Amino acid sequence: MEVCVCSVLLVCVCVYVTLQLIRFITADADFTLLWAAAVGKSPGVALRQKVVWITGASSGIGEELAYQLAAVGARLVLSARRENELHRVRRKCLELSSLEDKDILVLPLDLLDRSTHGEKTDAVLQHFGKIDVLVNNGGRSQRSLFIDTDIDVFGSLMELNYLGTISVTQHVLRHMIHHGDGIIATVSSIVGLVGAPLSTGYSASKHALQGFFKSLMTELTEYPNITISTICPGPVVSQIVHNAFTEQVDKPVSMAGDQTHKMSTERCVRLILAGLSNRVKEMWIAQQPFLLFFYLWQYTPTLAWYITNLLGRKRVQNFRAGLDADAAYFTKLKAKSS
Ligand SMILES: NC(=O)c1ccc[n+]([C@@H]2O[C@H](COP(=O)([O-])OP(=O)(O)OC[C@H]3O[C@@H](n4cnc5c(N)ncnc54)[C@H](O)[C@@H]3O)[C@@H](O)[C@H]2O)c1
Repeated sequence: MEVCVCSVLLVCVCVYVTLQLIRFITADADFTLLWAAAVGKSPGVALRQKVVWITGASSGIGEELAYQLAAVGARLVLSARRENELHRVRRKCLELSSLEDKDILVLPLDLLDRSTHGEKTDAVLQHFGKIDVLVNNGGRSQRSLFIDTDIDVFGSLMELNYLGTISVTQHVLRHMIHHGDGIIATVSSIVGLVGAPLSTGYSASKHALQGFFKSLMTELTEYPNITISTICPGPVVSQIVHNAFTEQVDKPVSMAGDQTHKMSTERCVRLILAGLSNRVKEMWIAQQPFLLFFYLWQYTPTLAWYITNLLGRKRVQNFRAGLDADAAYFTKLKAKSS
């Protein structure tokens, strides 16, 4: 009888451990965010009628954010440089939702033109009277080896990803402090937390954002209803590689490569909405094995270094050979692409 009970208990423990293992292996976000997505407030309740300002809303993650936020009834400010693209996004938002014309403001904005950020913020306030959520999403990546890259590229990455972002943040935060409420969410990256080859300048700009927003959070403890949130995605389908900086400021990427192995934009944004709805302060969003990297870096940095070096070497070699460096992490390459 005793042996029988022990066997049943052992089987239960094994099943439990296996289920948890499967859950971890298939997870695509940190546990706090998955918990918020499973049992937290739904975006339809938390974000409905909120005024959400999205920078970089003309493509990729920002564009999908606009569609999903419109679908849950949030009022939107769509910003990026290309006005015609923003109007295209706006039209689709109106098709997908019951929002009216006045609920979506197209506001062209160049993150590099910091002298305009004050008047742009005033324009939003004039139209909606408030800003509930700012999503700092606009930015560009990098595909080049440090040794071959003009120092100007590093300046451009910091100007855009870091200074452009904190400039808009400062104007919006003044308004939120006045009202004592709001969310400022910034799309950082997995490389805001760890390093990756071909992205030294990009990673530095995202690390700068991480340091900045973590410190800013500590300055705002008197305002418990203002949430500062950083979003750290792994690879996600978008135009990011196509738009990346290379060795020179104006040199385009020669080959954007295959995007199909990346997380879908739709899933990434669904998780972001769950995080915003529940005011999650840091969101890790990535398919495996990238998510596992987050945890390894957090708990076993020596092991993380070992794996990063192995993969990094392969990535650099593939890049030098003119191959698709992103897909080359885990897929077998057939031939050199043009
Ligand atoms: N796609 C990924 O794999 C990935 C992973 C981690 C983090 N991110 C981050 O997500 C954010 C969105 O990127 P994405 O992947 O959707 O790429 P994307 O290239 O499709 O979109 C970038 C957006 O930023 C805008 N932008 C670029 N320069 C600008 C400027 N000077 N002023 C205003 N807007 C500007 C673009 O017009 C576009 O709307 C970026 O901050 C990026 O660093 C992306």
